[in-house]
Amino acid sequence: MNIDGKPYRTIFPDPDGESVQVIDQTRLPFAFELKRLATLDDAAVAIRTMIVRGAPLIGVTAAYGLALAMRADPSADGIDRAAATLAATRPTAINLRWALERVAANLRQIEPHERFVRAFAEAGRIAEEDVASCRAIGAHGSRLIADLHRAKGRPITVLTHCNAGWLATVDWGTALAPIYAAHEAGVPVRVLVDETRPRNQGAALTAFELNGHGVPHTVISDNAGGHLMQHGQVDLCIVGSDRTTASGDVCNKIGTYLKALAARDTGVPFYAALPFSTIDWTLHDGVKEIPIEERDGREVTHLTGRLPDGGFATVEVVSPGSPVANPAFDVTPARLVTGLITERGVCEATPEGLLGLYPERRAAA
Ligand SMILES: CSC[C@@H](O)[C@@H](O)C(=O)COP(=O)(O)O
Repeated sequence: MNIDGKPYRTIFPDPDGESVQVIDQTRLPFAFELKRLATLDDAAVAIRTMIVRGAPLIGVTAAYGLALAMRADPSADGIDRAAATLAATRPTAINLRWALERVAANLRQIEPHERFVRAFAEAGRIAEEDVASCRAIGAHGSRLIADLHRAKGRPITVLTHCNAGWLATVDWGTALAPIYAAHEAGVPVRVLVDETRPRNQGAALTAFELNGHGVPHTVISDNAGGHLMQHGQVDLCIVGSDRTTASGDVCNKIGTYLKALAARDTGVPFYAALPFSTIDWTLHDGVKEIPIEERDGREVTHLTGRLPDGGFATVEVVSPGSPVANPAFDVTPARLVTGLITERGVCEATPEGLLGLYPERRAAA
């Protein structure tokens, strides 16, 4: 997607052919900076510190990280050690493990001296597939928005949580892809953007993206969504997913579950948009089984922002000494999800719904 009229992806090979460039998302929306990742450590740090974030993008970054590790140590132990280091960076998004397993399985079949080139190419293929998946999610999801527009005869308001836009993927996004596709097709659509405390991915990243593409939007505090739904100001919710169980439970940024509850109470359709790489076919009960990342309490106690003089400052906002907790994700049970928007189409959030779109999984199920 575009930044100042120039098309970018969130991650792309450096012209040197031996490293990758990423957009440093810790600097957005106030500064646009690229960062070069040349080693396993660079990739692990980028994922852990959220220079890159969003389930599909951390999967692709991990794949490139494993490739970069092969330059230093292409042995079988090297594969295992690098995969373990990368897998430990963030526990919730399944794309990370999925991408590492795919690249590692590929590497084990070839000689060590071939491993860097093969892994780098495989990471590139994963990135291309992600772009294609997100584009298809956009096409399928935009039909939902267009149908609602036809039925209601007025512009459609979509509420979204966190950032599941192109910055969370390689391009296009998941939850925002249908909005971009509808906007480009001339369907009048506006977005209510949850700020998404504690890290403010909505206020900082989703708003930045939508600004860049001229999509009308309004940033709201995290607590406003339920009220706006009660007053008929939300037509549809679309969120992303970091891990989706085989039964259709959706794990996404903390606070998503509360939006789904409010949506159910007020009759607002609630969709999750996700590529196949986000589905964990081994899990059936998201609340019990999905590991939830617990992040540093400092994200709750402190806020960083821009000062009037253009400088940056971090300020404390919690009564000093109070204990804090910072679970980063929650699970929305399938019963609260109207449907799943995938690259293969839209399905019910049920085992049958998912298997209908992915019949090749029937044997394993
Ligand atoms: C397309 S992305 C889906 C999710 O990864 C997204 O909604 C989200 O929760 C991102 O969390 P983050 O902690 O910023 O990586």
